[in-house]
Amino acid sequence: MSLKKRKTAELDILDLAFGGKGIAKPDGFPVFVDRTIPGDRALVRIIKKKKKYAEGKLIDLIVPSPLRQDAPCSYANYCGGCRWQSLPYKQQLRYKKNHVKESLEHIGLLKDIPVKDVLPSGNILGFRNKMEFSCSNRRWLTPEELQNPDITKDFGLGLHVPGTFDKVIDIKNCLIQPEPGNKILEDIRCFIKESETPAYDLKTHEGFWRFVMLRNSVAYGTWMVNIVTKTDNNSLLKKLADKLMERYPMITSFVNNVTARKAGVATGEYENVIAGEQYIKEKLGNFIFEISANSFFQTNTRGAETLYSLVSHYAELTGKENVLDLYSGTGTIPIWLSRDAKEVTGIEIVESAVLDAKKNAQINGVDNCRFHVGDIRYVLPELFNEAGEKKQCDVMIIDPPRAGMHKDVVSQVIDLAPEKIVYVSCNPATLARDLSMLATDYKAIEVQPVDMFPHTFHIESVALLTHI
Ligand SMILES: C[S@@+](CC[C@H](N)C(=O)[O-])C[C@H]1O[C@@H](n2cnc3c(N)ncnc32)[C@H](O)[C@@H]1O
Repeated sequence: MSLKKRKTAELDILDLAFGGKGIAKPDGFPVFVDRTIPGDRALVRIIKKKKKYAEGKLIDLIVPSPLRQDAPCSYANYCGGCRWQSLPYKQQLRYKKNHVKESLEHIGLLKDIPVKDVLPSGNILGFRNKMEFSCSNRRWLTPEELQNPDITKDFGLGLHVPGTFDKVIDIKNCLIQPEPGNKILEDIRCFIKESETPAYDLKTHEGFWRFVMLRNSVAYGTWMVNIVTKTDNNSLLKKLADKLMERYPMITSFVNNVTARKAGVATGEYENVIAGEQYIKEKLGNFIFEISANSFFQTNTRGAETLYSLVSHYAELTGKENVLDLYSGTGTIPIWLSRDAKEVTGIEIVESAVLDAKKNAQINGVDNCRFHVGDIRYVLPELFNEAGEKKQCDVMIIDPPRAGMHKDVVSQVIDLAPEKIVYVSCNPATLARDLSMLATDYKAIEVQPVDMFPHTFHIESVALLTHI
């Protein structure tokens, strides 16, 4: 079949690619098509054609896959968030396991590592403890909304159309956040519209309202509202805080992050506490954590407990070990392991997360955790070669961001030679690459995927490695 850009073709979707798109292979040539699933016969417009692959846009489903189910969310066809909603959850888990397996085999050339069945998320709706919504003065209208002449395009608060930086869908009901998240969001939307203060324009970089971040605590049922703006306006935000906190007594923290940076990230250059606390409290197992607006915290609270229990199971601590936790965030893993280890040292680049980690250790009466701030690449050699004398590390936990480990850090880990490594990964591709680099000195015993992100292609994995 000859595929031409801008022309349409009828394609059979055979598999799902990492990244979540369906793959068709007419005459063996891969074509990636968003929002399709295996078993679909689809009318597709070719939007990109390269030497080795093409990308297509779904125009129509000619024969829907027998696997298809009705997506629970009305924005499923447009929003970039949960693209696998039409695939039943059991099937999602099957494809996630395959992605981990195939990444290890094809990227890491690691053929014999056993990959276990994915541990599912307890809840598949209402499971997210943090959502970030964008404000825009150019709302993108869905085809259904276009039929309604009363809907205007001047303001939208919601999530982006995938692949766009300025098209925001006005989200009234996001099913992956628990209630009253959507009610709070709606009240903020009304307040912003009535305030007559402009939303930030992503093209001209003018305007005030930038992002709304809502965080919730599963254990305490409390909420944090974080409004990200371009400039200060404490009196306006105080009015919003008073209104919301009167209506929703479960809001215990209302903060304002201020940033004039052009980059579309919801982190402020500084933070104003408008009302209540600067942090929200959450419980994992028996430990309490105070989390500030800009600190990393796993977004699926129950999933995090499953993940950390698994880390603990693989680490098999007896109380005598010196444990090193690389990429320690707000100190959740060190604190979780503290009762079973002699000492746990965490290293993390974000200063506010390290401050949270130290405070969290204190709150929980944990006195055998040390936290260091800085880039691991530079902190690790300093810390473990003090006065030319190598400190001991028996068990190492590694939980890097999506990009995985810097190759210098891989060498430093090999040099430190812990007996056991528990590697936690949110990206099968970099997991495969890093395990392959560590393979000179470490045998991967098994990989256990854990699902923290239902309806997306994302998957967390925990690998157990032992020194050869
Ligand atoms: C996937 S998170 C893991 C956090 C923690 N283990 C948890 O479960 O909450 C990765 C963390 O690595 C930190 N990080 C990213 N690059 C880093 C670097 N070069 N050095 C130290 N920490 C880094 C991030 O700030 C983030 O907190």
